[in-house]
Amino acid sequence: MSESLLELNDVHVNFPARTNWRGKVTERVHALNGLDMVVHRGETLGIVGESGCGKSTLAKLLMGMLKPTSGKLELARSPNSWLGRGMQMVFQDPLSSLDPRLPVWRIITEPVWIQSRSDEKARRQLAESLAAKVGIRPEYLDRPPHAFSGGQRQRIAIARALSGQPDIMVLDEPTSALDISVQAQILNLLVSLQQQQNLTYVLISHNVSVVRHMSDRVAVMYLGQIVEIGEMRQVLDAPQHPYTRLLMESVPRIGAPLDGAPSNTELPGNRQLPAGCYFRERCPYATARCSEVQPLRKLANGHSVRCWQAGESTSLQ
Ligand SMILES: Nc1ncnc2c1ncn2[C@@H]1O[C@H](COP(=O)(O)OP(=O)(O)OP(=O)(O)O)[C@@H](O)[C@H]1O
Repeated sequence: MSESLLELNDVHVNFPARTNWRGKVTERVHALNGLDMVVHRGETLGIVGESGCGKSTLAKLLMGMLKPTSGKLELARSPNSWLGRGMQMVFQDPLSSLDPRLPVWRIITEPVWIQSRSDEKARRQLAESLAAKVGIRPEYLDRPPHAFSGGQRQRIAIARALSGQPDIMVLDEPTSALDISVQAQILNLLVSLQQQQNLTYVLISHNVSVVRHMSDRVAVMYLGQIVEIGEMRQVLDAPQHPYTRLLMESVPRIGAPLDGAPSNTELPGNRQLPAGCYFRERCPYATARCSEVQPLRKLANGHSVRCWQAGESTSLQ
């Protein structure tokens, strides 16, 4: 097993949703509800789940933009360092994530400049070498971001993330704002950069095809928990959790990948969490036990599923 780089243990994040006339919080949104997860060096961990399951909250947490309400989150290598410093993020929409007033060479080197205030000449040289890595010509580096196409802008965003020499790159829907023809180029670029530099990615996506293409392991989120995590093929080709099965059944077999939720019902409210398994009201296999105790079951080879019946030969047929 490769080195673990980041560990989340029983992480909860909730937000105030309602206050009374005295300003006291009377209701909370429970966005993450006991998240356990390890990220290994050099891997891509894909995170899938429908809208509202907590993917963006997880991304913000990793970036140090949010603190856990409870639970522990640490970079294994440097447990005392501020988590956000070791992270860089590539956002869905490259244009809104790049400062429109700056020439691209400055944008690319922003993270390194923030960290070390390197001199202009060194900064320019670094921008040129990073631009070459991501396929942007050095003679274009004085242009502002809007002079580039969507795919080129995402290349710039990737170069910027690389300049911070992150322990982990968080890729938040990195291709969903791009034309189909460009999506594969960006994904392939990310894969080849990872191979060259042993990068570690946490890839957040609605798109199961993108996750399949990129990921070594996959985590499936439901109502702020990871309900299934394991090797990509284990999770996507032989899912054990009924929710993962539902998610996989709703991916069209031919043509465009899923961009949405499984069709049977909606995510339950996250202001009042149900007792027992959060999925039980949607689950065709739920038993009395499921309404009493939160399931957590480990299966073989690091495949872990939050379902009492997972792995039982008679169940989930
Ligand atoms: N700052 C906030 N204040 C209150 N509620 C919040 C806040 N941020 C997120 N939430 C709530 O937390 C839950 C999880 O939100 P989050 O944005 O993490 O989901 P998501 O899986 O990323 O969804 P999407 O794919 O639509 O972006 C949602 O119910 C959301 O409304």
